[in-house]
This record gives sequence, C-alpha cells and structure tokens, in this order.
Amino acid sequence: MAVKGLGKPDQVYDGSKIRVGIIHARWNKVIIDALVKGAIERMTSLGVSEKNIVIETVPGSYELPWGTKRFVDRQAKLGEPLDVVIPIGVLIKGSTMHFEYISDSATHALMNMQEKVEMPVIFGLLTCMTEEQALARAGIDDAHSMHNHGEDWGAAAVEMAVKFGK
Ligand SMILES: O=Nc1c(NC[C@H](O)[C@H](O)[C@H](O)CO)[nH]c(=O)[nH]c1=O
Repeated sequence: MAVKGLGKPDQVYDGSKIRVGIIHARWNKVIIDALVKGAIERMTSLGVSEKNIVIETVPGSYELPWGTKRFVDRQAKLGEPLDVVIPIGVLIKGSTMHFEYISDSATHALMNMQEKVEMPVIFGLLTCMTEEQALARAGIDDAHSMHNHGEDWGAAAVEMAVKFGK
C-alpha cells in the first residue's frame, strides 16, 4: 500500500480567478524546466489562465527569498498582484557544505517569507543528494520512477490561494 506522498486532494479547486507567480533558479536548468512545466500544466488543468501565470528567474536557489519578495512587490506595483508564489530551485549535493547551508537558509527564509508577503509561498526547493534523485523528482529519469513534483506544487498553489487567499 503506498503510504508516502500527497494523497488525493480533498476537493478540486477552481483556479480560474487567481494569479500565480513562479520564480525559478537557473541552476540545473534541465530539471528546473521540467518542474516548471509540471507546475504550469497542473495549474492550467485546474483552470488557471496561462496569462495569469507570471514567470521570473534568479541566478540560484540562494537568491530565491529576496527575489520572491521583490517579485511580489513588483507585481503589486504593476497593478497585477499575485495570489500565490512558487519559488522553484534544485540543489544537488556537491563535495562541500555549500548544499547544506543554502538548503537550510533558503528553506527557513522561504517559510518565513509568507508572513512578509502575506500570501502562500509554496516550497518548490528540491534538495537532492544526487542528480538521479533530482531527475526522478522532476519525472524525467529514464525509469520515470516518480511523478513530477512540480505538479504537486502547482496543485498546492491553487488550493492555498483559493482556500487561504486574501
Ligand atoms: O552550488 N550549487 C547550487 C547553487 N549555487 C548557487 C547559489 O544558489 C547562488 O546563486 C550563488 O552562491 C550566488 O549567490 N544554486 C542552486 O540553485 N543549486 C545548486 O545546486
């Protein structure tokens, strides 16, 4: 019996009235692109209009917290406020402690960012020990052993914006 993972949603949420921001790092592009695509596909399948999905990028995952804050502020100033934001990054362990420090600090910063931007900030940071783990979680490993986690993040974004939006 499959125990781990996201269960079936308690209901299908209508995303037709929300605007979503995706801000993604540019490290590990092949994996990032698959995750972003999965999030967009799931959100559009839940009624979010493509014109209401705004995409921005930052160099790496370390820049996601500050980039998220400024992205949200900018969209509000433009008169196109976001209802939810999905920061997406892929961290893969190397031979130093860089991975640990960025993973931990970016995770805490993104969690706390919700209070600052007063909207849901979906946790789209993959923190993987190997490239194979990252490929599997983006649904692009040879065995297609796992589903694309970007789809889960898209579904969470719609649910959180609809249920707990302003
Ligand atoms: O080192 N590995 C990674 C990484 N490093 C760059 C860092 O996020 C930042 O952009 C620079 O330190 C400049 O501030 N950024 C990632 O998204 N994934 C990684 O796997």
